[in-house]
Amino acid sequence: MHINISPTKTEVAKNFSDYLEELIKDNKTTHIALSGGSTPKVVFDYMAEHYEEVDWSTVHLYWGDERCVPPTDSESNYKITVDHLLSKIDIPKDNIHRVLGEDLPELEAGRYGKVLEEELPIVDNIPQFDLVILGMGDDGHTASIFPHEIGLWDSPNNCEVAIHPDSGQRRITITGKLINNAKTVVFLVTGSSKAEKVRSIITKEEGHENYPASLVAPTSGELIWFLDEEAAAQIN
Ligand SMILES: O=C1O[C@H](COP(=O)(O)O)[C@@H](O)[C@H](O)[C@H]1O
Repeated sequence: MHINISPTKTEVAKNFSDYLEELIKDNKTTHIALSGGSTPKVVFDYMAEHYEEVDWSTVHLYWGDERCVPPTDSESNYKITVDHLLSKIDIPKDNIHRVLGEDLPELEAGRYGKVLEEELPIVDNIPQFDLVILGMGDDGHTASIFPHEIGLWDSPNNCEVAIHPDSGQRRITITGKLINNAKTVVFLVTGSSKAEKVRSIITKEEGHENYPASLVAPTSGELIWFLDEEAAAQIN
């Protein structure tokens, strides 16, 4: 596990963007699962502004989780990506593999799971992302696997339907087997509200295994935490 701590959220965006640029610059097809949440927005803005010359033609984008809403809804993780990145870069439409949040959740979870099987290389019988980008909620959830449904992590399916514990909003999420089969998993976590869970998970405190984010442990890949100083405040 690597931990990369930056002074501010903007510097997290810069450091992660530099990392991503290195990953995609060799022109090999690169399959990346994106997340929603507050930190990716800043990363997308940074990339759109500073990485105009990146060749996106070999990059394929997917979503690790999506809210079950239309793609024009402000809650949609896809819409956030369009507004902050996709509308500003030159990437072929065929490289964008969105979750159809507007469709029937159970059917869409099955359909998207098949898309992943068709598009990604299969390694150890599981589709393999080059990179899975994750956030972590204040409650320790990651992708859309929340503590009250932590059992979804071990699902035999590629994707599941999840329910937000407070709003009841339905979500589609990839499951633990896909996350841990990735070549690299990156957590982008910023802000003081995350500090306690970051400490608990990284230092493996008692009870840490109750947080879905603590189950992220790539089988043969790499795990990198990109944190700002606020999120990392309790691990120093
Ligand atoms: O609901 C979600 O939240 C998590 C964490 O987001 P943050 O705003 O607390 O950083 C995110 O990873 C996930 O993709 C999103 O759907």
